[in-house]
Amino acid sequence: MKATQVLVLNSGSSSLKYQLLEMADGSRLASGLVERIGEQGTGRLVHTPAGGERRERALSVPDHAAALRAAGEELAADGTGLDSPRLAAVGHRVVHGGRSFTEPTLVDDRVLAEIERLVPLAPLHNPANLAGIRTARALNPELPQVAVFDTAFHTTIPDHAACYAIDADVAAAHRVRRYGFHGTSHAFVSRATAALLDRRPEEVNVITLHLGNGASAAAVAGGRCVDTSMGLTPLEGLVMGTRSGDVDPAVVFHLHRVAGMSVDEIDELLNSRSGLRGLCGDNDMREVVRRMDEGDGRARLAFDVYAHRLRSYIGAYFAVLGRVDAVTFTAGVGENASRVRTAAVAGLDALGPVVDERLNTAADRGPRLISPEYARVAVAVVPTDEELEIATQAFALVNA
Ligand SMILES: Nc1ncnc2c1ncn2[C@@H]1O[C@H](COP(=O)(O)OP(=O)(O)O)[C@@H](O)[C@H]1O
Ligand SMILES: CC(=O)OP(=O)(O)O
Ligand SMILES: [Mg+2]
Repeated sequence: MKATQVLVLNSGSSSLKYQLLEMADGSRLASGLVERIGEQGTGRLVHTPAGGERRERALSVPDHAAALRAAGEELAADGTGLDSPRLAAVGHRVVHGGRSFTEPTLVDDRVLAEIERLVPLAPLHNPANLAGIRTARALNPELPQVAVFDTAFHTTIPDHAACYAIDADVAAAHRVRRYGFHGTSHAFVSRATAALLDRRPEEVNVITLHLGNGASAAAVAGGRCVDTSMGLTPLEGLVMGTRSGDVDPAVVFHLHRVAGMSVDEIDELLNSRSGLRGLCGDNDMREVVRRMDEGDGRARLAFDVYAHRLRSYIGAYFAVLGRVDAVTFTAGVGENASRVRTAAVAGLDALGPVVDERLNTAADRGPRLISPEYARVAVAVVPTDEELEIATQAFALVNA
């Protein structure tokens, strides 16, 4: 039997998303989500086999290993467990690959050690990714495990955009530079935008806006990334659900010296109690918009800060790219929140992007243009599919 299936694991800080894909036709055989990993007894698993009944159950998931074992049981119940002879590989999303990994990589002990070494640069993400790889390996040691890095697509960013203006020796000694994240999504979405415009990726310049829990913008010139808003870690740039994005670095010194907060406390503040949640108490954009519409001033301010930052980055990337063919929205907020899209390009008419509100608020789901015919710069919504992209890259590698 030819092995043509790939299981993709996307381990986030507190969740595990997985998909089983049939690479012969790109179809989805199963998908699932384990949520609230590490939280006391409130875990939840949702598993959906293609064409089958969605199964949901509460369970205790102390860590990522337990989450993957539970997912493995669900897959096994459908006859597609990790020991299935049809499985060609497991593809893992790994958030931080530093400068070591620019391509999808077959995991061995050396690769694991390098991902481990990068943990201090992505403390919320790399440990979860490592746990996923180690558990999958333990469940089936024979199966190739392929790591696909969020940072890989950004390795083409030129030094003038990747270097921070700090002491060059200190930066080099401690590998301080812009790495960028969500690369798999920016790559997928910028290519899909070219297709939507009926052009080849090499011909178009696109600003991609990945707005999920984490959020980042990228400037993509002819298929190559030339700038992005996340930096050394996934904390820099846009306002996110719980992360601050850009702040004056002196905020850290100030909170340490004047408010007496420790570095760890400030880290937790900026990563987990900031962004939309910090500004108004809610990190879910649906709640923010709902409250704003009820006249809640804090929610209004949170939305406005979010939109203002987004607009600033779009404007900056017009300057970086020179010529822009499209501005593309993706991920949970970008794909669903029409209000965010409207606010993000409001007032940018002089630069070219315009939103047609009828198209923007239509109930369509697939890749689509939401700008009027006459717009000099297209505005697009493209659902991201990091899992399909990871599976495609992993399958290509094991068949090479
Ligand atoms: N209909 C919607 N309107 C506004 N925001 C939405 C909607 N659906 C989802 N979201 C937002 O999308 C976010 C999750 O995006 P997603 O891309 O799934 O995140 P991640 O992959 O980073 O976990 C949620 O926090 C929520 O704020
Ligand atoms: C890198 C990053 O921020 O990822 P996520 O959006 O999945 O948290
Ligand atoms: Mg995501």
